[in-house]
Amino acid sequence: MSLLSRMTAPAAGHDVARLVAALLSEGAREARAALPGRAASRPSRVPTGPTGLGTSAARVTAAPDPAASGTAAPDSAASGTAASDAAVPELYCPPPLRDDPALAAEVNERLLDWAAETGIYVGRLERVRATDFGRLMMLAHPGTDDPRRLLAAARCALAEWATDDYYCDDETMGSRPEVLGSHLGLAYTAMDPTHPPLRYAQQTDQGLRADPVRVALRDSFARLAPYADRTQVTRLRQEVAALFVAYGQEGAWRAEERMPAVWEYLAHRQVNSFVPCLALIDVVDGYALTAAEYDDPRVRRAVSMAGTASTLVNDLYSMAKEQHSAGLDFNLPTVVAAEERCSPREAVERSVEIHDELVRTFEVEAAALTLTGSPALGRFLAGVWSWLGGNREWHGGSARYNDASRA
Ligand SMILES: CC(C)=CCC/C(C)=C(\C)COP(=O)(O)OP(=O)(O)O
Repeated sequence: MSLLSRMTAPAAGHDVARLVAALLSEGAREARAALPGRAASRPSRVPTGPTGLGTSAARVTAAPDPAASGTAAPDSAASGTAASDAAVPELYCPPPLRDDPALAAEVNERLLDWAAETGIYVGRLERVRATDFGRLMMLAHPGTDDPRRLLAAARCALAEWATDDYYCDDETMGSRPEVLGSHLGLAYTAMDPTHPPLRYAQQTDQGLRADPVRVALRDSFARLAPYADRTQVTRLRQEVAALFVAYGQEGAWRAEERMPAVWEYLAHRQVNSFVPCLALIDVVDGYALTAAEYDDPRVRRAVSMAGTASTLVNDLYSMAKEQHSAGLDFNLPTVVAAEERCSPREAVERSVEIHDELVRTFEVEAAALTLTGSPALGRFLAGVWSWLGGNREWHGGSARYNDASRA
């Protein structure tokens, strides 16, 4: 049975399906060509197929490719030895396109220096080091070998993570639902400066410097500027502002001690998601997707689905960590189990099905958009696909999710 005929996602017409299959086959060849030791910085098209042992039958078959023999991408499921890998069933997800530990370490160390400068995670920097955001950037952005560009994206991600940890869901770092709104309101002004009357300028500036999360957010945007044009910065700010709205939504559930419905949680997880990371794919790789293409509803749909899927990966891998949390924590399996009154294992399986449907739909729709859109759009969507693979690989190995004592 071919991959396309297995899909539970909204079906494409036969003509589109044939185009997609052809495109993905080409993508598979290009992805292999981009493996370490080959033309690594060449943009790849959307590759295809799930990872892991026993999944080859589910892959779209490409014509035999002599270049493929004897070289395999780091196979996420096969290589995953971490504890969380054992608990998370196999996901429909591409493999990471490269593994370059030296590059990851360089980005991680520079990120640690920057975190120390800003004051975020003071006293917890060893945990941040072990979390290894440098590795996430290296795995998820295989389109560049430039540590400065990876670092620019890493700073933004760490500042967004710090906002979550400090303000939203880590009581040991001071998060409290009753002050979440006031914290997020000021955090927004770190990305989009206010223009106070002169007599309040000094206080406003002091206020921004008084809190390490605000410092980190402001500095991460400032240091992104050399790599991003104005539309790309505006795009990121818009995505992070939406992220903050969803942080507030989660805080409200916590304050109410209410478990959301599954549909409501999924709507939330599309926004409280890694979309801000996806928004930087072209910046990191050194080209610009136009605002018109980024905002095209068809592109937005595909990217949003990928964003949700990548965040459901986080939900699946962070379940163990969240069990240790003092407050109410939300992840899809927990929400599914509450609504469907099923066992945790069944809830995990249903969550995996939801994840897989989103990835498959992204795969088909991104391939069709690649055919009809600009070269930059094709490159961007291939970048999203690579990001999915790197993200899963990182979650499977990061100490943040694989060592509860570090959480
Ligand atoms: C990098 C980025 C955009 C982060 C913001 C959103 C975020 C922290 C997640 C999507 C991860 O979700 P969660 O709050 O569950 O994170 P942890 O499991 O605590 O890492």
